[in-house]
Amino acid sequence: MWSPWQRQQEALRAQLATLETQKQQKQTHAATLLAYGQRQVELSHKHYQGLFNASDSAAARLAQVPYLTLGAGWQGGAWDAWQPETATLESRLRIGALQDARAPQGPFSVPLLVPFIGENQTIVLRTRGEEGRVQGLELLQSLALRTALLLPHQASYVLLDPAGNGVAFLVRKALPRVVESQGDVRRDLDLVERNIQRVIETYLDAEVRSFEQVPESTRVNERFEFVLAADFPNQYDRRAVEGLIKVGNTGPRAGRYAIIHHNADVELPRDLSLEQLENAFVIDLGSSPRQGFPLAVDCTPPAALQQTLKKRLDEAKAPERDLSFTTKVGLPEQAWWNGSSERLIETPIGGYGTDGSLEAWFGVNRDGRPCAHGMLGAMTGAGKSNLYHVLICGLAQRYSPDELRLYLIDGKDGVEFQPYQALPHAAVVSLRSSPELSRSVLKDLLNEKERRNRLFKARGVQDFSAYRALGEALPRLLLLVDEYQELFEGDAEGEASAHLLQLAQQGRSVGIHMLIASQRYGATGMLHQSAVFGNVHLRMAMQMSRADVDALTEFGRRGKLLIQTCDMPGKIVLNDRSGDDGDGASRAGKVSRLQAAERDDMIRRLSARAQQRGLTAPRAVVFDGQAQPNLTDNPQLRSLLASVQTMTSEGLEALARRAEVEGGLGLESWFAAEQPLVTWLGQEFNVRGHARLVLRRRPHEHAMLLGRNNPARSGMLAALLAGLTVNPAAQNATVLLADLSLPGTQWSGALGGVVSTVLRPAGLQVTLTREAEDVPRLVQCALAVLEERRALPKEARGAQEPMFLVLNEPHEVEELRRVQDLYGANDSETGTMLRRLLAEGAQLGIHVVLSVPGVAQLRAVLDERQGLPLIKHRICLQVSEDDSYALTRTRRAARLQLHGDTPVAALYHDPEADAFTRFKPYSTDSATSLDQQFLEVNHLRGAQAVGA
Ligand SMILES: Nc1ncnc2c1ncn2[C@@H]1O[C@H](COP(=O)(O)OP(=O)(O)OP(=O)(O)O)[C@@H](O)[C@H]1O
Repeated sequence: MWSPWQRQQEALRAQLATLETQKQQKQTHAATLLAYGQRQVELSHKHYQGLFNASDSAAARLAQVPYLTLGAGWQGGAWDAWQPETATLESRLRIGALQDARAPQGPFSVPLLVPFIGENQTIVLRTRGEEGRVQGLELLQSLALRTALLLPHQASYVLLDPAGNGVAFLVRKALPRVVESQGDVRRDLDLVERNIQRVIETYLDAEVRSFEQVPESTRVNERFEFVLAADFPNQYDRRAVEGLIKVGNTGPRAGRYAIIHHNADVELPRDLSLEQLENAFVIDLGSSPRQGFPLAVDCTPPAALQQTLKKRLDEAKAPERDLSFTTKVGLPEQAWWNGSSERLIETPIGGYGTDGSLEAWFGVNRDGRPCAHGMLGAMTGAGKSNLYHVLICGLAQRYSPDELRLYLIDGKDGVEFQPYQALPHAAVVSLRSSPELSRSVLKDLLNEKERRNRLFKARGVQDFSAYRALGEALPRLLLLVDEYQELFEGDAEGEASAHLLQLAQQGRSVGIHMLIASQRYGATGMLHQSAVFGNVHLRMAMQMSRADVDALTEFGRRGKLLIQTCDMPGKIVLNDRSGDDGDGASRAGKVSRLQAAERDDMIRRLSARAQQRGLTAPRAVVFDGQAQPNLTDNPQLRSLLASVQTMTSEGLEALARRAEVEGGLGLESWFAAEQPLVTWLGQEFNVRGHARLVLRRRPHEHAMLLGRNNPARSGMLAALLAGLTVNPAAQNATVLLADLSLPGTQWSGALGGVVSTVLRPAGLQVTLTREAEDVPRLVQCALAVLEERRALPKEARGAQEPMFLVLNEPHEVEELRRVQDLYGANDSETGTMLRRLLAEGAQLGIHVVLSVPGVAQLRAVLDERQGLPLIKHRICLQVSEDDSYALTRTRRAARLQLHGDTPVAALYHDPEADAFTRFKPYSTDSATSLDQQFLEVNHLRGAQAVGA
């Protein structure tokens, strides 16, 4: 019976409570307003007092920070001393000053301020008449510059002026970052709307309700954006007006503010009104004086001041969010190498939003989604190199070299990957790579793919993960190609495209992944582009040119809009779903920053770790397209040096006949019984190949080095001798060496160096002379050995140690020179002996090596028709056409430097395969001095000797 009364009572109570809450809210609000008003009074009071009472200097002080940005006009020199560091985020913006002409000490003024950051208001400057319009446009520009000064490195601009085609914004040049117009107001506003949506989605939530509340350390990666509309609504079509109202209503929360110059003389399209702006602060510039004070509206600052301020803005250091490698990507050392690459390799590379992590990965993820390959588009200066470093170091910390190996290929001008020569994960590091060389790496990986498929087949499995699941060891391979478009240069046969396609389609299943990078996605001359990109699941884009973004088909519309927001180094859009345009598929964020010193230190620590753990992964193949190679970078030589103390002739035979990809020498015709000796001359123009020389106990197995490039010829000869020491059969060899190169030259020490640092310490018997008159004795000595060996029974001959007679510049030896008589030239006495050695020595293990500048010098000691054919191995540097023909029966050796002087190239004719090999010879001009290299060769042997 009582219940209806009770219910009514309860309802009334609830109503009372609501009213009470409202009352309290209103009181709080009123208190805030009162406090605000009091503060304003206080400020104005101080300001007035200063102006009335103070001397000039006190007035000047008043005009300083923090009053400066808030209140100072452009005139009067107040801005001359302005520095960006003093700028603070302010909630008021000056539009002019209220002036009082009645003041006793002459006219004074009080700045008129309008709401700004944090007030979430759109500013509308309303004008009438032509004079008013001009005034409004001046003020609009003044506001543009003011916002830039209040927010150094944090402001960007969208300038709308459809009626004047941009002429309203003469201040444009002084603004730090103006978003390029798309030529259509509606489209420009579309982009702003996308950004509003992105910022809201990325940064705002129940706690952080407005962009300026985002912590500054996060916000520095973004910018405030000011949409300045001139002469609105003149020539703004209906959709543009709607767009602007929408931006005005939704933008401020996302740090996107509209400042509209409203020309009230022009009518808005029907049904549209600025009343639809929900939070506009409208100021009528032509209205009557406020509280009796007329308003003097600010004009655009003078050009000179604009320039000065812009310069200071540009020079100011940008604040940086702490997205350091250590915090975002790096792992503590005890957590290194815990990752297994069985299913995938992955690493964070940076962050997005407030605390999201951007991940790059290859393989198959936990959802069973594949990511075979990656692509990066980035213009110069966008932060591409830094991204490589973060990615490489991030992966190298997570996976041991047994889990992951890297192939790093720089473009023609690139040396970005240089520091990774020492990284234990590096399989190939190629700097300044020619297109030909880069293509050879693709080929190399295809061979590796075949090899892996054979391994899988042998174990009855289909792919990498299944093979690894059997407990087998096999690393994933990641190929990074910078400037990948160069692959297609001069590739008439389409080899690069074909290789790339095969790797793209079949690489993942064998654990081979690629990350290719360029300024833009597509490449001229590339075939099967869509088939290749169909397998590129990880798509990344940093700052790119407008035209390149427009041309992108690898991202959808939303992705492309995000890419347009990449406006400073390190900003990136990452999509690991083949460019899918769905919600959240493309993420805009920033790559962590890895400083060079930190990176180099990390490489050192990773390398030390590999050594400590005794990891035996072969050393990286290093190739520098422009430099001469280092002997010590030759992995074949290194691995043989490492085992020379324990190696037998039979062991070497097995190793020599094994395929190169299996760590052998790939010399199928190696028979220990022939006592072959291997050595090296340089590096081929591909990452694997090393120009080798094999001397066997067969007729005419002698060598001749020929060419005017003395550093290369001497370096090659010295390296050839050093390389011989890896042969077990050469451990007790005799070397008779006459070095008649000009003393004091930069290359003249090469042979002396190899003798003292490598040959003698390795136990070889060396006789070295620099005197021409000693040469006949050396030749006699060799001939005496020849006679001795000839006298031995055939079976005993094989056991004789090898002997090398090495003559550098033999034409300098008078006794060797051929003698002219009435009937022509004849061999000298010593020359005759030399010819016998050439004819009969090699079968008995006596090999002659001659080194001369040209064929003329050779002819001085040897008869071209009878002597020359006795030398089988001919190695030429660039020579004349005649010399080339005389030595190779082709013009090849005259065309070695057709593309320039560097790198120095050489040609070797392999008599076994009847093939020509073009290669880069070792030289005294290499990056690491030869002396240094010889010390390392010695050390490599010595280190092993101790361990053995
Ligand atoms: N993630 C990042 N965070 C902050 N600053 C960065 C970032 N990445 C790059 N930078 C800055 O940009 C500069 C250029 O970066 P980087 O050398 O990586 O660019 P790049 O695209 O490789 O340029 P280039 O093609 O000219 O070599 C760097 O010196 C650095 O100051």
